[in-house]
Amino acid sequence: MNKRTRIKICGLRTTEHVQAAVDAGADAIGMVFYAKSPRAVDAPEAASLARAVPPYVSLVGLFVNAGPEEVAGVVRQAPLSQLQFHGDESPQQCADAAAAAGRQFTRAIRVTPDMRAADLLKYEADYRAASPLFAGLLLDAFVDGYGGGGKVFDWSLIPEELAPRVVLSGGLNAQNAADAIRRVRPYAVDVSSGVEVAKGVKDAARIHAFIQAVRMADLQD
Ligand SMILES: O=C(O)c1ccccc1NCC(=O)[C@H](O)[C@H](O)COP(=O)(O)O
Repeated sequence: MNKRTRIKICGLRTTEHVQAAVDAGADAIGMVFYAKSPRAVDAPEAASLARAVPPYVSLVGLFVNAGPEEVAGVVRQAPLSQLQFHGDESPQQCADAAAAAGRQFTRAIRVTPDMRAADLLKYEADYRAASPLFAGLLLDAFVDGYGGGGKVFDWSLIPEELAPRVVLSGGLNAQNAADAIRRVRPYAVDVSSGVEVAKGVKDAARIHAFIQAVRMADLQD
């Protein structure tokens, strides 16, 4: 049976692009609640964008070093299905923010060249031990500014046993998605820069092409 790699399109901030991602078949939409990001949205904007998100498509909120009150405050205003922590949060800080918001969370790990398979497995074990709301790791490349940098990391660092549970991100696009899926076999892929025409500016055709590339790769599996 063919595998179905889940797809998250991240950093959306217009209804047109949320609609494009949904129409193309995205499983999840990501919105960035980090004021320093060129992709930032606030809670009222997210609530408005969420009207274009139909049932069974997840809406994921990204946070960088936000406390429990801030995260819970966003969740009270915008219908986030899941959280994604991208800053320097410890396992306990993620656990506390997720508990305050009452949502599952994904922990983004920015992979550096010196990390080893054992480090990634330990991250997973530590976050899992800290909270029943931990849903899994998202692996991204290390970049200044915490994320959304469009940079690929060395996929061979991902342990084979972890791959079926991870969200792979960092520099993915329609051109390298099939290679990433064939080599890593992740649970899901996540893209932001690779579906943009300029930093923070999404493009409907690129969103469509990325999702098509993932679906084609799944068929060839
Ligand atoms: O997108 C941002 O500007 C951002 C800022 C701070 C933390 C995380 C941020 N984005 C994370 C993502 O969009 C994705 O999870 C992932 O890193 C995608 O990265 P890429 O496709 O390489 O742009």
